[in-house]
Amino acid sequence: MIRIAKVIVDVAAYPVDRPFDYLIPADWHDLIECGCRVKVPFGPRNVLGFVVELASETDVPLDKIKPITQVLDIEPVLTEEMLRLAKWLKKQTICYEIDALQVMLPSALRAKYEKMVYLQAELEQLDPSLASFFQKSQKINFKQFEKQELLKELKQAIKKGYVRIENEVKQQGNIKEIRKVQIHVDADYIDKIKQQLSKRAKKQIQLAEWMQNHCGEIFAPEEIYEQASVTATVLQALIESGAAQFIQEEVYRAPFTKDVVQTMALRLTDEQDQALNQITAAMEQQHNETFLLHGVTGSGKTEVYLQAIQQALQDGKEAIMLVPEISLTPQMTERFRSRFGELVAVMHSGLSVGEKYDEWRKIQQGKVKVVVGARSAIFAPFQHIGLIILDEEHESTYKQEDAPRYHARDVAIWRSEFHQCPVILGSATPALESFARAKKNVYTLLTLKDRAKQQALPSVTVVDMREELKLGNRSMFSTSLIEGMRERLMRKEQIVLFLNRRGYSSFVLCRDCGTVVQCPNCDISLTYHRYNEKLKCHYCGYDEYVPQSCPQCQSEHIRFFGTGTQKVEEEIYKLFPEARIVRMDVDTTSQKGAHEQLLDIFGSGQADILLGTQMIAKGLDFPNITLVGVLSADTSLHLPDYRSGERTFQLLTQVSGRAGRHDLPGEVIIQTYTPEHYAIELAQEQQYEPFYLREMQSRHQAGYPPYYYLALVQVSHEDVIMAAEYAGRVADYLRSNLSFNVSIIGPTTASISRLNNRYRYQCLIKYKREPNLIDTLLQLIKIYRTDWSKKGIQLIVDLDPSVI
Ligand SMILES: Nc1ncnc2c1ncn2[C@@H]1O[C@H](COP(=O)(O)OP(=O)(O)OP(=O)(O)O)[C@@H](O)[C@H]1O
Ligand SMILES: [Zn+2]
Ligand SMILES: [Zn+2]
Repeated sequence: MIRIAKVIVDVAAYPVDRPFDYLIPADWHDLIECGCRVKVPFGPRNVLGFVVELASETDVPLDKIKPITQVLDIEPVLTEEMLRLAKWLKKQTICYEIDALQVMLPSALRAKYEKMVYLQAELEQLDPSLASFFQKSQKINFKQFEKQELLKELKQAIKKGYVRIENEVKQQGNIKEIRKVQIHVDADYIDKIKQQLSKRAKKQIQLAEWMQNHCGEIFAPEEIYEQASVTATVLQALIESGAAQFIQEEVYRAPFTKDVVQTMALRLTDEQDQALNQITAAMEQQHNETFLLHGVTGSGKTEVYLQAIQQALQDGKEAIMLVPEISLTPQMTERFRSRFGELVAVMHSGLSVGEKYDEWRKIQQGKVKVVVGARSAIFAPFQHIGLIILDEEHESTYKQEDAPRYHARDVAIWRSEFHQCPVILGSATPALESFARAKKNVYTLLTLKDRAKQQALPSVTVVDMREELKLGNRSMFSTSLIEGMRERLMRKEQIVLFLNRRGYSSFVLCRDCGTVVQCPNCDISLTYHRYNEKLKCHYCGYDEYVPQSCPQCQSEHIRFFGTGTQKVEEEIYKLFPEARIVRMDVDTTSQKGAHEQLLDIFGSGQADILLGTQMIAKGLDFPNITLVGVLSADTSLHLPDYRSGERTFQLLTQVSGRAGRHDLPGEVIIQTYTPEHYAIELAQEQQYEPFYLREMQSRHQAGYPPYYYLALVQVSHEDVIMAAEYAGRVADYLRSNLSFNVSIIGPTTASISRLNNRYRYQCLIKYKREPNLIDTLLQLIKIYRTDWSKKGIQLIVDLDPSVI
């Protein structure tokens, strides 16, 4: 009988995206499973591929079909669920299936690594052909077995648990191991050794007796020194005599640096209790219900998550807890670790490749039950998920901006259907789409109207900075903010100052000719970094030293302009020389662990003012903060994003919510040049629903989501004429293939019209119902892949664009 593997190959430029058939050599029949990675010949090369299906027949003539050349995994790295999910992602986001498969794996599995086989049992238990390898060492390179064609035997041994396989990332450090001591399993054997000892070796006899009471157990050497009160030499002597042996035990690199204190479930408020009951009811009925947990800041949403997860664990299930990258503060992860201890894995971009891989493996091997992580943790390889939570569900970081352009919320809902479990979307300021769905009963709305300890929401004042200027105040602080700060400093309470830097950065400007120093590769101004006097492009990474004179007119009146956090810090020192300030921005937090240290300093009361950007807007829960100042509310209002009003409202509400969360009452001062904008007016009221209604109205008028769907097709090329021409072809193609109900805007230049030396044009598609859309886009992509790509065009399709 022939055996065929259908393989998705890693050639993402190929016009057709489908599995290809390969012959499984007879020797590997029992070896290869779905979800394993293999190497297969494709054209002149050998490429990586994923086995997605096994079959016993093929349409390819048998003399043409090529065999698989190499087996990379003899245990699948992807489950059946993941293979299905990849198919769905491919359709949902229009991406190559290979991209969807790769995104689910930790990057360590994509990097260069060495596969090692570890002995897990007694040598005698192994098949003799394998045993010979392990005479000298506990771990052997997989390649050795491959060379000797012993993969079948190896797989048997894995099934029996005699050996295990680990991938060791080459560059990023290997699996960490520590040396431990295992006492011999047989007490009589130890006794025999004891008899042979010299009567004068009292310490050795003492240790041998101790060992007889601990047969087969494993200890760290230090534990033995202590418990048996012997020295290292004594232990060494007994190990040499065979009463015990050294073994290597794997330790996971610990991404946690601090110990935590165990916390218990709090007594819930009535509102929390009601919310929790509905969620646990869905868990009990194994119902894939999606809840929108809408709770004001400080209402105790996190406590609801914790107790719902607890329930999932009690049912023997696992839970995924997603948080936006920026709110993966140590404070947040600590709350989960203090409740669930070692059962928690954490995944975020601050971990090294090796650490991420370790966390992933703990999940895959079932050693942990809860993962707290950013977007990609939605692919955690749990197999019995009982609950999925997205905190701050409105956050834009849940959408990936590279292929596959997926939204974690959609993946969460897909997985909840697969596992028949509920999803909680939580926020104080839900995404408009989510709230609209809750109103239509697509999601179940759960509401927490009050703060958990019944504190009032902080009082919010909006200050018109134009008026301040008229009154002669040219500083970046309004009179009322200065007063508020003075008071807090006197009372030894804490202050948070928030600099809204979305779409805004400090740049270098020539006062004489108005030139702003631009990135040579991108159509965007360079950002000034004071600590190294450099200008940097945040899109392509280009950097240069600040020029001494204007590159256009040679004037020397060229200088840094705009309000960065460093500038604010200096201004505060002028006003309050005694104030102790912690500044948190990209510059001060680039070092590993810096984030945590800075928050520790502030949290422990060693600083009065926490000054920062977006990264301080969320998740912080410090009792002594009584004043929040927003220095510039407007900067996020004028971005080329139809959600800019919504984003501004969300940000202001979030940051305001940091004040007065415990016993002391909170105050918020928002400085703005456009106090009349509804996003700012309504943020002052701190009422979500009026904002929702107002924003829905303007989306309706402008024809934006949730009333219409959007799709974006973007074309780029190094040559501006080529980019424009092919964008024109895209527009023509769409207009002649889509129905009249669809409006196609463009081609227009993209909001950043040149990026990394490529000119960018785009077409925006607005539609309500267009059954033909996906097929049309797929056809367009096929034309691009077969023809346009050869001319240097790059085309991307985004079915849920945010920046337009
Ligand atoms: N039932 C409760 N009893 C007493 N204190 C509670 C209770 N629930 C939550 N808290 C406390 O109230 C504070 C706010 O709760 P939590 O941080 O969970 O709110 P949240 O809704 O997640 O906040 P945000 O969205 O603003 O980050 C925390 O200090 C928390 O320990
Ligand atoms: Zn100039
Ligand atoms: Zn650039």
